[in-house]
Amino acid sequence: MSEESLSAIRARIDEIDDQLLGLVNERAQAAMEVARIKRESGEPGDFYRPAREAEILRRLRDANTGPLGTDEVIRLFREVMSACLALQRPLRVAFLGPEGTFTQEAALKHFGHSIRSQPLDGIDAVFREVESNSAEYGVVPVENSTEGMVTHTLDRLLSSPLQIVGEVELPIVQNLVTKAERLADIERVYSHQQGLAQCRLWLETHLPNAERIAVASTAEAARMAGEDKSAGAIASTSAADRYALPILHASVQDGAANSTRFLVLGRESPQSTGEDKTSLVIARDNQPGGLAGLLAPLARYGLNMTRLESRPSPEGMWEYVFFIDLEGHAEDIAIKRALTEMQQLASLLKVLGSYPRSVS
Ligand SMILES: O=C(O)C(=O)C[C@]1(C(=O)O)C=C[C@@H](O)C=C1
Repeated sequence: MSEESLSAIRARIDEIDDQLLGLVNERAQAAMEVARIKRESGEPGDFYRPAREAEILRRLRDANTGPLGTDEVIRLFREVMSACLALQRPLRVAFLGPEGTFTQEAALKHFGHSIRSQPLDGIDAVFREVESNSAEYGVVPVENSTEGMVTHTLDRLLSSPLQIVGEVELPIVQNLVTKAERLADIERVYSHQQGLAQCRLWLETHLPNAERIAVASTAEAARMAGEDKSAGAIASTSAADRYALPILHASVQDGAANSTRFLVLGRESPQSTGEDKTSLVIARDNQPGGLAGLLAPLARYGLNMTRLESRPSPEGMWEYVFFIDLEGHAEDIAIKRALTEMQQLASLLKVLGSYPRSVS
C-alpha cells in the first residue's frame, strides 16, 4: 500500500473520530437532560434503568450489520451508557472481592467501567452493603456450569429484602499462574475451592504431588502465590495481571465450556422489557405429590420454567424449599395468575425479582 493511500485512510479515520467524539458528547448531554427530568419529577432512587439499557443493547445488537461482532458492539455501547450514567451520578456497586475476582469481571461486564466498585470479602457482606444502602447494587455468583449452585447465595436470597435486578453470564477461563519456572518446582497450589474443583483433572495429571489449598478467592490465591516461588495459583487472567504473575499454563479448567452465572442485587425490580426472567422460591408442607401440585399452575398457564433447584429449608429437617426461574415478568398476566393459584397451596412463596434476560 502506498504512503499516500495510508495517510488518506488515516485522515478519514481522524474525521470519523471527530464525528464520534461530537456524537458521544451529544448523547451524554441528552442523558444529563434525562437525569434533570428524573430529578425534577422526584423519581426515587438512582438513575440506573436496567430495562431501558437492555432494550437499547438489544436494538443495537439486532441492527448491527458488522464488521464489528455482537460482543464488541454490546461492550462498546455498554461503556458509553456507563459513562453517561456516571455523569448523572456514579453507581456504587459492591461485589465479592478482592479486586481481580471473576465477580468483579461480571460486575464490569454488566455495568461498564464508570462505576465505583467496592470489593467485599464475602457474599453476606455484599448483601449487607446493599441492604444498608451503602451501595446501590451488588454482584454475587449463583451457579457454575461444572460445580453447580452457590448455596450461600441461594440461602441469603431467602432471608433478604433485596430483589434480583439482573443476571450476568461469564465464560470462566482458569490459568495456572506462578513465579516458578517449571511445573516440577510447584509444591502447593492455591485457589478458591470452586477453582480447584474446576481444574481437578488437570491438577491430577500435571501436578499430582502438589498440595491443594483452598482460600477465600482466586484473586487471593494469586496474591499468595506471588509471595512464594514454590507455589502456584489457579486464577483468572485479570488476577494474574493484578499481581504481576506469569501464566505458566493457560485455560486449565476441565470443561471446555465452563461458565458462571452471577446475580445483580438491588432494591427495586426493573420494568418489563418483553424478554425477562422471574426468580422465585416456594415451599409446600411435605405430602405426596406436593411439588407437582404446586407447579401445576405453571403448566396450565403455559409458562416456561428454566430452572428448578431444591435446598434444605431453614425451618425443619427433611423439608425443602425450591428455587425456580421462569421466562417472563411478574407483571405479565399469565405469571400473575399462576402465582395467585400457587400462593393458595404454598407454605412459602417469595418473588425474588423480575429482570431483563442477559443481553449477548
Ligand atoms: O434513559 C434513561 O433513563 C437514562 O438515564 C439514559 C441512559 C442512557 O445512557 O441511555 C443512562 C442510564 C440508564 O441506566 C439508562 C439509559
